Amino acid sequence: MIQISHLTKIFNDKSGEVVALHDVNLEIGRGDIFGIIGMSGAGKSTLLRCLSTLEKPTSGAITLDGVDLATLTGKQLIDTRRKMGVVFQGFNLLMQRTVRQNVAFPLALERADRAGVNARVDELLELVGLSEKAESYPSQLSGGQKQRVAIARALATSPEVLLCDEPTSALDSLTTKNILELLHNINRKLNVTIVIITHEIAVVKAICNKVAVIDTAEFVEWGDTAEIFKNPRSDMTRLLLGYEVMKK
Ligand SMILES: Nc1ncnc2c1ncn2[C@@H]1O[C@H](COP(=O)(O)OP(=O)(O)OP(=O)(O)O)[C@@H](O)[C@H]1O
Repeated sequence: MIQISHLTKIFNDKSGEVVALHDVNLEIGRGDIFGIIGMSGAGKSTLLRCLSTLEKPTSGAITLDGVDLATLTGKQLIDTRRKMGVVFQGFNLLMQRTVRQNVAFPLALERADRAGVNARVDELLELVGLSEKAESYPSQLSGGQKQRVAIARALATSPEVLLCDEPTSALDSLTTKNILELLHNINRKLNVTIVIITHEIAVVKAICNKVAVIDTAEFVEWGDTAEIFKNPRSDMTRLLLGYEVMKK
């Protein structure tokens, strides 16, 4: 469903060119829970920003169901963005709005009728297990509850893909486990394809059926999680798995 072909992203800053992604190729299938793992600065967030159309590739292409994202403008771009929900590490909630208002936010343009929006929000809050917090403000919630609100909001427009940027790295291990279970349930119940950016091998092991390992702007290994972790070929995968890696 998502095809990344020869994707390169170069930033120009004061110190010169930074190659954040170099000739990246990847296929993400419908229904996958796809983990993208790598060290800090490897290019993970840049890839997610390119996938969510927040960043334009320098060269190469990303297609969603055969449509090149770079060719989209106006209504087509808005419609495609609605097919992709994004969940961030820092939750990105509107602090002055209630949980209900946060989840309703993406629906404001779509549905004029208040009753319809409220019914949809109730459904989403039930899905993430937060029905009783609808009238609370984000400051009254725990980190895990805030992330549940962010997930409900990302699902409001019934996206086909959920892009998650380090969704659990601000959370303790038990809360991480609960959030990963929730993402797994959403994948199964709603058949939403999930892409998770992470630096934590435990996250990939817990829920990803596919994984790609990124090392300084390039993918070094990708495929079925179980196979790759059983027989890692790249030094970066071995390092992430906690193996001793010989210096060359
Ligand atoms: N807007 C920008 N301008 C210049 N360089 C950038 C910009 N955004 C990212 N970079 C650089 O691109 C490289 C990849 O950054 P990116 O944020 O994608 O890495 P990451 O793997 O997500 O790291 P982390 O896990 O620490 O968030 C880094 O060298 C970073 O400094």
